[in-house]
Amino acid sequence: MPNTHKPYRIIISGGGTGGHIYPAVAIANQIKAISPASEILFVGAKGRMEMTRVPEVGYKIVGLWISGLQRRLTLDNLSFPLKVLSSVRASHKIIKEFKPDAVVGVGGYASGPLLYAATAKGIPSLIQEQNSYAGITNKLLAKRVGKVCVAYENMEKFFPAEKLVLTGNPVRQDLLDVSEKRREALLHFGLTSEKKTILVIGGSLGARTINKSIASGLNKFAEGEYQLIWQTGKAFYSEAKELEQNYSDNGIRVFDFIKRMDLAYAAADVVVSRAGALSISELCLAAKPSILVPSPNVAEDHQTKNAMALVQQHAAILVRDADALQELVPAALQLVQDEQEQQRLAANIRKMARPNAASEIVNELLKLIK
Ligand SMILES: CC(=O)N[C@H]1[C@@H](OP(=O)(O)OP(=O)(O)OC[C@H]2O[C@@H](n3ccc(=O)[nH]c3=O)[C@H](O)[C@@H]2O)O[C@H](CO)[C@@H](O)[C@@H]1O
Repeated sequence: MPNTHKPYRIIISGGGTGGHIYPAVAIANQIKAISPASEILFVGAKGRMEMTRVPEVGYKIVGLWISGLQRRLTLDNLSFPLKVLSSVRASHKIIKEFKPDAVVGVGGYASGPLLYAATAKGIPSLIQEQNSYAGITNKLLAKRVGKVCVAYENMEKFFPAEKLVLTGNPVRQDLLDVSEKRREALLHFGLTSEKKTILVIGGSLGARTINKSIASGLNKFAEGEYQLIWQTGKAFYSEAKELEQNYSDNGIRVFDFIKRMDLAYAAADVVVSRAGALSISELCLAAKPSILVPSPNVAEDHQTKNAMALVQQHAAILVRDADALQELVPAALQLVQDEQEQQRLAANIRKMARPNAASEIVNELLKLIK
């Protein structure tokens, strides 16, 4: 089909963790797919993960001097009003120079000042909210933007009903077809097709309880002849690397961060994961039998809600964070040995995938521009 789209100039703002950054990347990729000459600029927060992860995937990013307001009284909070003023001023300058046709906010600190400045100038704007519980930045800005694209039902309690569109979370395109990449994936990680593989991911920052639980049962995986791709985050990386020395011949692979998540999912027979919104959306698309360990340290316990939406459909297994040290390794070993249960879970989780989310969101954005 001929490409009939004109080139657009789009700013995508937000970040902080992978759960905000990668939906932003998926939206950018979709804009480029339908209109390759479009120009996309990311706006993030200085010092946060997006400042390295976004250039890695080929997009330009500028950083604002902004952070969150801490709930405790801290010295950092004193500079907060100054940061807000300075980043709103910087946002106005970015908008004046880049002249966007539209702006997207994906949540996280930087989307606040940027969307505030864009909407003050009447530039078409859209929010993408990943979770079943809305973040404060998105709640405050929803009144000012044209559309709010969400991934869960019943979001009227946070956002004006007439602006809501239920699209699902946008997922990077290379995660859409992981079933075809198994051979490449095993080669990439230096693993064999003779053994079953368990992927352990703790969200974009790693998860302490999951790491501690896996570390305590590492010998059981190795003795049971199972391979492990284990993403630890930065804090636990060196400890896990030391443990890996004992087993590396047995197929234990440790990473602080995995850049090729498509290959990690492709290699996996079973996944152990936190229940961040994007991880869940990706597991649905990859249709992987999964054990979810929701983080207890997030607003309104939203990861448990994310997980329960699947568990209630028998589309994933839940292990609570408080039970993980005792239950996680036995649950993973049981699932990896039970192919029938893997098939049941895979069939159910597949039904919950939303492969068109990115294109539906970009369609909404283009309608706002017109
Ligand atoms: C502790 C915390 O605040 N967690 C929140 C954060 O999670 P977090 O940033 O962990 O986000 P998600 O689990 O939603 O998504 C993680 C993203 O990072 C990618 N990834 C992860 C690990 C890795 O090694 N490589 C990699 O590329 C995943 O493929 C995925 O795209 O944002 C989510 C979406 O707003 C929320 O639901 C989570 O509750």
